[in-house]
Amino acid sequence: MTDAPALTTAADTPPTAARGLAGRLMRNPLGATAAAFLAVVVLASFAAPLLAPGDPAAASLKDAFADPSGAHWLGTDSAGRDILSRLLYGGRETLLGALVTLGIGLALGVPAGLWAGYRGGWFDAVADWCANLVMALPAMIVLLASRAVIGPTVWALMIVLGVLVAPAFFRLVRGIVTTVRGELYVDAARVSGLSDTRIVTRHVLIVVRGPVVITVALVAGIAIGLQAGLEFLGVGSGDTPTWGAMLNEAFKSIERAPMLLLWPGLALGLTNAALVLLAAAMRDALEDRGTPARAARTRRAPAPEPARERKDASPAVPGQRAALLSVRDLAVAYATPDGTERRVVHRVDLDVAPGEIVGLVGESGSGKTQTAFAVLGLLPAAGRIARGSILVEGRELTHAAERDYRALRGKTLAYVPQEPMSNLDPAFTVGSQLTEPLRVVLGLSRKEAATRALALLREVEIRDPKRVFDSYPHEISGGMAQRVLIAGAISCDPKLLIADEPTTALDVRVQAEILDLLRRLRDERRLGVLLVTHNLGVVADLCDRVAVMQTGRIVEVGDTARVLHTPTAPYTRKLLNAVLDDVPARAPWRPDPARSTA
Ligand SMILES: Nc1ncnc2c1ncn2[C@@H]1O[C@H](COP(=O)(O)OP(=O)(O)OP(=O)(O)O)[C@@H](O)[C@H]1O
Repeated sequence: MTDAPALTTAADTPPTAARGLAGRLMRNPLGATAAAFLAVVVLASFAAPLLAPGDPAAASLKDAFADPSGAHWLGTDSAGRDILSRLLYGGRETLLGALVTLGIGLALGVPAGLWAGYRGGWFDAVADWCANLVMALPAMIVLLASRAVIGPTVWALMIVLGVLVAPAFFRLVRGIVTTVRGELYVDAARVSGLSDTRIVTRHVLIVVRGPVVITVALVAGIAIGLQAGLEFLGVGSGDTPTWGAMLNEAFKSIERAPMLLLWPGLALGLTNAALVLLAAAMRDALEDRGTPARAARTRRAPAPEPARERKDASPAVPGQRAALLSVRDLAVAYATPDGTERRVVHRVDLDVAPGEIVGLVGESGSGKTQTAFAVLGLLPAAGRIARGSILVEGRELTHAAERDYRALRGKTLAYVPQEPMSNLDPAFTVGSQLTEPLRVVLGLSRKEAATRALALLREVEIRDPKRVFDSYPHEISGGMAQRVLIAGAISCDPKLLIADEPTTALDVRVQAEILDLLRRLRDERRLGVLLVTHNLGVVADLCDRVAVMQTGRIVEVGDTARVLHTPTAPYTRKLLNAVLDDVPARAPWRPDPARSTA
């Protein structure tokens, strides 16, 4: 590697989110004002012992109801206590109370929402049931009842309130994670060998943190308001000044000194308004960035039936199972709402030898992707391998646990998906996404991973690897994104690459370049490739052998030239006849070294 990257610091830096969000927030006048006001309130409240002119509890009856003066800037209350001092100390208690509520709500709601949304299953069902139950409880009644049981301590009530607001965080996070977990880039991260914990902390948490921050601001306002309401009703002990307790005291003297209501009322009203404005400004700032589109997918279930050996198996060496990938008698089934199962893949046999490119062709819905996902261990939750055997390098995968798959993904199995853009996380730079599996799966240091990622970008013929490394997905073209995904797929030196329509989204020239790249990688690395496609031109161009699928079954398999020139299955003939133009399949494309890449 000659040109070592001067960009190791960029390699794993999360996107602009933290810095950029603050910047965008500050450019919004309302957001900036609200943030500045809240900063002043927080600082002044927590510096109360330094700033307060007097003891907030020091009563002096002779000074009762004193007007504002040099000694008491905001006057005194009915007991002659300094209002400014009580406001400052009261702010501290009020904000700490809100902090306790938020801490409890976040600690209970966010991890539970992350886990329930990402893994589903019994935990999701139980957690959702608990959240519904808590949300059905009337908060004020629960708080008043808690006061009767626990006693007049506001802290305990703030903890109870924390439990009551936790479902808001739970439902928010769970809802987002349920959609994010089906993102293609999350699948891509799994296929690259990352653990669930790593995927959740890196790819999922970043999506939920914006909405969570907004909800924090709103819930803080609610907590402050509820706490003040409780204090106003006299639920607190009255020992410590809080804004709510000040309102309560002021209300008792409303006829004598109505202005006493003004100060705690202003503090509460302005703080709550600032929190709401800040939440709105944060939402606007986050929406500036755009968030990814959603889909939905997860994984599989019970044990399959054993494979039945069949005479018409078609391995790379006839009669034998191929050394790299050998599928026998594979069936994939989906649960239906009426409790039965629908089989979408039936008794599929498929082999890929090392260094061999096998095409899996068929019209849309014929079961190509389901076959590929079964091999990758990526079937959705409702789908399962109903029977059969999948051997990868001689290892049976039909019973494999997620942990076993994790050990194979990246190093043995790799996947190049159809839509390059949806498979890159828009929140991270290309470099960050390429280096992550290298660090996690291969244990490289940040610098080594960056060096290797740059070499990979060069290997997939990206002319300006440094720029692409530092770019976000939206800053590169579709062809480049596909090259980046291929670079990611081969980054941990896999033996088998499953490419699902890798060129469909690309224009013809870039398509040809990508096919040539796959061919070169096969030649140089002895990579076995299973190419899922509906394009017979691509098959003719690239594949050594081809398997033709129709309605979930393989109807014909053989050398590409033989299948394309003398097809035996009527369906293959129909497919060939359906090719619109009568021109012969394109000859392998030869790149022009002088021309720029996609
Ligand atoms: N999540 C799912 N639940 C139920 N059935 C599904 C699901 N996903 C796919 N199928 C069914 O499986 C069958 C095969 O789909 P598959 O995606 O493998 O087709 P394909 O050949 O890859 O098509 P395409 O080229 O359009 O992607 C289809 O009949 C489809 O309706």
